[in-house]
Amino acid sequence: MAPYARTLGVRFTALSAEGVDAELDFAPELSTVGGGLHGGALMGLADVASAVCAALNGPAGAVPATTTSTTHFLRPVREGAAYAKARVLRVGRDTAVVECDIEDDRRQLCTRVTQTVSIRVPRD
Ligand SMILES: CC(C)(COP(=O)(O)OP(=O)(O)OC[C@H]1O[C@@H](n2cnc3c(N)ncnc32)[C@H](O)[C@@H]1OP(=O)(O)O)[C@@H](O)C(=O)NCCC(=O)NCCSC(=O)Cc1ccccc1
Repeated sequence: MAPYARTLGVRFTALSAEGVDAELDFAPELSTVGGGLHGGALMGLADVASAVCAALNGPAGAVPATTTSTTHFLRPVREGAAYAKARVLRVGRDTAVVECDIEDDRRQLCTRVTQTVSIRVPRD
């Protein structure tokens, strides 16, 4: 797991090439002025899930590196946890395009993120 993911408090609940599920508990320290989870925390959760999903669809030893990210914050996550589901839309030779939806405790769609992730094997 990336050190950032551990620091943020992300938990993985499903890990396969078909999809990666991950969770982040609501915490006041991760919230913004309106009381919901900060956008950076939600984007961090989505990126962690999407990057792992991309890597699982890449060649053996591929290291993910996000190159573009588009986020729609549709409603705030104010309590409980944020539940991320990352799914690959397309895998190419060097990149994967991944969509990640984040829901709240009531299973309402709160955030949708689409990312392009490089999945290259490091040169040595
Ligand atoms: C309020 C609005 C922006 C627009 O809403 P509309 O399109 O007009 O739609 P609608 O009116 O139907 O409301 C839908 C839902 O919105 C909520 N809600 C609405 N009004 C209020 C209100 N007065 N007060 C409180 N909540 C209100 C409510 O849940 C409602 O659902 P409900 O009616 O209860 O079923 C909404 O889309 C939203 O809150 N999005 C999430 C924004 C968010 O969390 N951003 C991340 C944090 S920012 C950040 O960290 C920056 C950053 C970013 C990136 C990196 C670094 C930093």
